Amino acid sequence: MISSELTNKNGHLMIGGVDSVDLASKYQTPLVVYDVEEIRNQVRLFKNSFEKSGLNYQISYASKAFAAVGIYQVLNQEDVHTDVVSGGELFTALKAGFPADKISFHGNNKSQEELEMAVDNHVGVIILDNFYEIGLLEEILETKDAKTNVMLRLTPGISAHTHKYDQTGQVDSKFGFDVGSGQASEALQRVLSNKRMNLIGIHAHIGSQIFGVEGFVMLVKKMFEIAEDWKNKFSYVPQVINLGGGFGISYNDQDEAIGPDVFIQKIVETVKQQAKAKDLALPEIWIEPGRSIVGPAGYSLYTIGSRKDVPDLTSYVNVDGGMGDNIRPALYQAKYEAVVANKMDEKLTEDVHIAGKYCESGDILIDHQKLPDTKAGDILAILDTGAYGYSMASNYNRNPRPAVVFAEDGHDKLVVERESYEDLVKLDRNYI
Ligand SMILES: Cc1ncc(COP(=O)(O)O)c(C=O)c1O
Ligand SMILES: N[C@@H](CCCC[NH3+])C(=O)O
Repeated sequence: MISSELTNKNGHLMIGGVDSVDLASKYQTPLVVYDVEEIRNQVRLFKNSFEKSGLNYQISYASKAFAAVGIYQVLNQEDVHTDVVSGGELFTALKAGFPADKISFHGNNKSQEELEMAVDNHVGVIILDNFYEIGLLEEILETKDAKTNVMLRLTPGISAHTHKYDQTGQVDSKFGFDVGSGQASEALQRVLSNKRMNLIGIHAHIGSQIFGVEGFVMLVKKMFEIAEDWKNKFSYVPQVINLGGGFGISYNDQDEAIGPDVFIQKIVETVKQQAKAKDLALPEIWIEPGRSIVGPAGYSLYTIGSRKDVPDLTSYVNVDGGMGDNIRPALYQAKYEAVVANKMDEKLTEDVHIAGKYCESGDILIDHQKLPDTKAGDILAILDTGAYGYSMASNYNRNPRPAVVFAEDGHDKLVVERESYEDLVKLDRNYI
């Protein structure tokens, strides 16, 4: 939701102290704008909650939510870690000057090249996902006469209450070593027997856009159950327990998100109880928030163009972007809210569909949105699009991807250029 202090005297939406209508005119639309202070504030909220607890912790930003040189630089300034899930994300983070030893490398099918890149660049930790990967890494380390930190990603058998595509912790998942069947302890023994791998801890991620603390409480209990079992059977005690990300945010007034502090308080409380009950030393707790760091800080600005009124039924207000820059409504039935950035003070007079420009009936960005009277040329701002919007963008219909701008303290800076038509054909080669 938009608070009134985000509207200036001209009735325009302000982002990071900058008039969004000016941004739309300066950089054109569609445009993704981040309020950088809001990103910093979210990181600090997570940090402060941990600081109060006295636990050792680490926040590792899940950069799949939004990966670009600029965001890695901001997060490095905020002194957190980051996780990457591909050679491309790793390359971008390194290019941004992000310290390699603060990078965790995830993925259920990392290639040989990606693992070599991780080893050559001395990333902080490789999070092992399956036996094939253990084999690949064993060979790479042997060939390169190298060593690396690793963690084991476990599938704890916990289903988060969220969209099916956003669940990752259930037994039937493509990620991680299954705990119940003994796969996880087999992986543990294999890694412990390899002198080139330093197993710093265990990891699990139960899903994304989670609203309740119960899943995390169950996860902490499960991780301590595993730790106790492994201490007894294999004399192994994890120094780090990584609980993944998934902290939900509010996209609309039906979403009841709880703040980072509530999640962290409950996690910390359960960790302390469990460590005491199981007589285990307090581990370092790592989390991997993605959406909650960048989601609320992002705005998608579009220019309103054509309109279709279906007599006695409904109206479509069409914008100059759509599923190519935000696939989430089409893919997950995600529900966003929008405002007209140049008419913030005007009365809402109608309820319309906000449609994109892509050649798909499913390219509807918002199913029902109350708007003031609009005309072509007005600037529509969809709120909270900072996570998994630009990062999942495509060139469908050969539409160039939008530019990305950071706004902070009344200043704006272009951090990702708009793709040009030339960019679109840059990789094409003649056949004839
Ligand atoms: C391993 C892992 N960590 C962290 C995240 C980030 O999740 P979110 O953006 O919901 O915080 C994901 C994505 O779901 C993930 O797969
Ligand atoms: N892309 C998903 C979340 C990422 C899941 C990553 N494991 C979304 O937009 O909700």
